[in-house]
Amino acid sequence: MNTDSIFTTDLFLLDNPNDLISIDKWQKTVNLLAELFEAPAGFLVQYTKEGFQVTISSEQETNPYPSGIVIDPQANIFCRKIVETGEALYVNNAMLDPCWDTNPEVHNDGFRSYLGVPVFWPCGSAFGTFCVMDYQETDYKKSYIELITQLKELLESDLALIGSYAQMQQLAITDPLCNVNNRRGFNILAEQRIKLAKRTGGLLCLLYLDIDQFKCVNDKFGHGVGDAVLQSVAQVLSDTVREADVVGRLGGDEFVALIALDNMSGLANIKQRLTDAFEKVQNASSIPKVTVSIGSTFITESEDISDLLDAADRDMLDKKRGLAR
Ligand SMILES: Nc1nc2c(ncn2[C@@H]2O[C@H](COP(=O)(O)OP(=O)(O)OP(=O)(O)O)[C@@H](O)[C@H]2O)c(=O)[nH]1
Repeated sequence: MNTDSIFTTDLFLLDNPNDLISIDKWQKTVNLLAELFEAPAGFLVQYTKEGFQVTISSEQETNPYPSGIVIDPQANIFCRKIVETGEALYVNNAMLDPCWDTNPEVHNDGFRSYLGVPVFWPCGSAFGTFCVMDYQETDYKKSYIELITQLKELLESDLALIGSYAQMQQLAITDPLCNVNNRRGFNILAEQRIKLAKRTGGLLCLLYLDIDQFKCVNDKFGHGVGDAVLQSVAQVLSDTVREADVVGRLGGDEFVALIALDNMSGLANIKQRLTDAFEKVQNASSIPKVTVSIGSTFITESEDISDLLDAADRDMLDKKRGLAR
């Protein structure tokens, strides 16, 4: 599973704190780094499109950059080089290399030496850097690079924890066969969407879909083919509604979608689009042809999600009986 899609790596952690991260522990690690290197400044820096944010800054009077400051993403700072290359960087005397002529850390703040290593999110994308800076030229031994690498692995293990937790949360709300929300996930997301629509006055409609005579598909072609039919229904439903709409599989051959509509007459249109899309996909593939009964209900102020599901289910059953007649 791609953790990139599960948790956000493009927002600053300081602005979006995560309960799994102990900033206190990270602070101690950065302080320890500066102490072990006898350096006047040590940092954990996060990179996003917005720039480089000092997430943690060693607590020393000699350190000019406090936690929270954001440096322009285009600035020619040492950390930028690490994010661009994905590799450790050791500059023992920046005055000797013209590539740092425009580095504000060197020319505005007087730093001469930098040692930093890349820090990665569990998905492999760059979180940022873990680094020390010194106002004097340095001559760090190889073992120092091993030391900073060991310390940054402590930070990465916390980032991995965020990844595993997000992955577990995702698994708990996802239907493994059809890769859409399961009942729990659908209810959580639908409730959020309904609350939002009540505040903004948007029109929402709940669709309830049930495959007709699905048992016969299993009986005639086997469960593997039945599974493929379920997957294709989930795919068509997800592809037909908007990305912001919520799709779920309640279980068996029952699917739901909470969709935003511009007006009530849009409902007939979306049902027709769904019916056409199911037919088109089935004509183009080798899976058995099935029809789908679609019930619906508009969202009203008073009802909760289980009442709404009941109402849409009843409407679907009415449609199915009409179909049987
Ligand atoms: N292949 C497959 N079948 C499933 C799965 N979950 C439930 N089913 C089957 O889906 C069928 C649903 O049958 P019913 O609820 O009787 O519905 P139906 O045959 O579609 O009949 P109507 O709803 O009246 O049209 C049952 O045979 C279940 O065994 C699954 O994950 N995979």
